[in-house]
Amino acid sequence: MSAAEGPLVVGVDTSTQSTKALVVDVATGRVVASGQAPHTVTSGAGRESDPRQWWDALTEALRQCGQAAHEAAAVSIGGQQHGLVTLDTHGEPVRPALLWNDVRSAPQAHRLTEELGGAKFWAERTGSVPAASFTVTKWAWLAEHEPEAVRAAKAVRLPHDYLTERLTGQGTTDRGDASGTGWWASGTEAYDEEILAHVGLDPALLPRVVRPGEVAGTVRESHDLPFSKGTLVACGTGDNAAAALGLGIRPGTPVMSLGTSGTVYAVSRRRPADPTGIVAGFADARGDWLPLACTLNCTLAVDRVATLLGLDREAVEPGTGITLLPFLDGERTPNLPHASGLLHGLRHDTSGGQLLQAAYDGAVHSLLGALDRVVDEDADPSAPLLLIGGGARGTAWQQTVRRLSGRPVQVPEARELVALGAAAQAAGLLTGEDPAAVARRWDTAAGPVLEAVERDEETLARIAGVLSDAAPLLERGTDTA
Ligand SMILES: Nc1ncnc2c1ncn2[C@@H]1O[C@H](COP(=O)(O)OP(=O)(O)O)[C@@H](O)[C@H]1O
Ligand SMILES: O=C(CO)[C@@H](O)[C@H](O)COP(=O)(O)O
Repeated sequence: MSAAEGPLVVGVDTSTQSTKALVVDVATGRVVASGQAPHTVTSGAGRESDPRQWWDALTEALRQCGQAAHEAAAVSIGGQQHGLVTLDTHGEPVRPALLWNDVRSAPQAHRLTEELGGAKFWAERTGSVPAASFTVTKWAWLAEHEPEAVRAAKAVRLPHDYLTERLTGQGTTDRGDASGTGWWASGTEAYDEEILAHVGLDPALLPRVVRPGEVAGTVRESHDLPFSKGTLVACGTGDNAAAALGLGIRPGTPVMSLGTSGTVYAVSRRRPADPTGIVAGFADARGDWLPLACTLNCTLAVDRVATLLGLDREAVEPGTGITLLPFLDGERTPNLPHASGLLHGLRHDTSGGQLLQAAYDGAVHSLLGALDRVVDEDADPSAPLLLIGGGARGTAWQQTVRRLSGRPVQVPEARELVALGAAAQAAGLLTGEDPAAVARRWDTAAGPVLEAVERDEETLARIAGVLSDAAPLLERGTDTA
């Protein structure tokens, strides 16, 4: 491999299932080294991870990057959104982090929405109506169920803040990730004291919100990573905002990410405020907005169906009349936190491959239902949908999105767009460039475009019909949910 042309930066994606690190050449965008290490997430009623595992995984991912990581001039960390990290006076976790896909705080989400002026108030104030994913609902859940943990918490962080702070020794976050807490007011771009007081959270426990382009700190001495003391650390951001940076998207370009979560989003110049709660009105990592819809059941749910059927994930067969709503983890879009998976239309001649295809259809239907709401009204409806995340590598995912969206689908060749976005943010600190412009210079969105095919309206209508007819079942859930 030839020598790097420019300085090197490290971009990190600490997502739900693993932490990935890339060492990137600032001049060309070439990935000169990469590493990845897994985390564990609890199963059962909740979804929790020990933040110290994220640090260990970061250490391991950087070790896999070898010498290149030692040469990095700047680093930035993108991470799974919303997770509640509570730290004691020594900066140690008080308890495991409550993750974005933990639906135990659904009653708190409902209660907080009602107590503070309803869905319209929340949408206008914070950009989003809080679902169980939002950090504020997790803090309320903790206060109710583990008040001793709340009393012991001397700092409250998001996953990417936790790792950034261990690098710099400074408690920082950014507007992108702060906008997913439920206690950051999108109109004033500041912590919302009324909401914080309502949930009994002292603002002094929260990190400083670093402005886009501002340095979060420098690497301190006491750590076991390959960076030299004084290496620049960018503010980082939530994983979806990082991927938006990593693709260098402009308003009007829709993105669908297929990973542990499914997301659809676009950059917008207008501050979102959707009182239906379907669209979360996130800030992006630059100064614009990132209206986004998110599902809890995406690649893991479909892979689980494939495993249950004893099939490879690509072994799909076309079928008619079978509907599978893959809500194995409850669901956020549509907002059915207590739902479980539901199958309708099973016949003697239904094949396993048809059932598997129905799981893909169900997962993609939920995301496409929100697509038109996240893209500005004046956006070109024939613009390709950018497909990213682990699932974007799968043919069955690509073809399902193509058939159910009726749009051209572009699959970037670059794989780790969250880590690349973080790398672009780190590069921006060194060069003074806008990170999105860095990503465009690196041509990160380049990849084959699958032409549009006629939209499969029949399947979309059938799934919508089952969703509507099964509403009482889906709202009630099961005893074990
Ligand atoms: N070739 C592939 N085809 C389909 N799905 C894939 C493929 N490779 C990985 N995946 C899926 O990608 C998921 C991980 O995606 P990723 O975006 O890394 O998730 P996350 O960021 O949430 O940890 C896995 O759950 C796996 O099912
Ligand atoms: O909750 C959301 C967005 O609101 C999720 O998108 C999380 O940010 C988790 O991301 P992945 O681990 O699936 O990338």
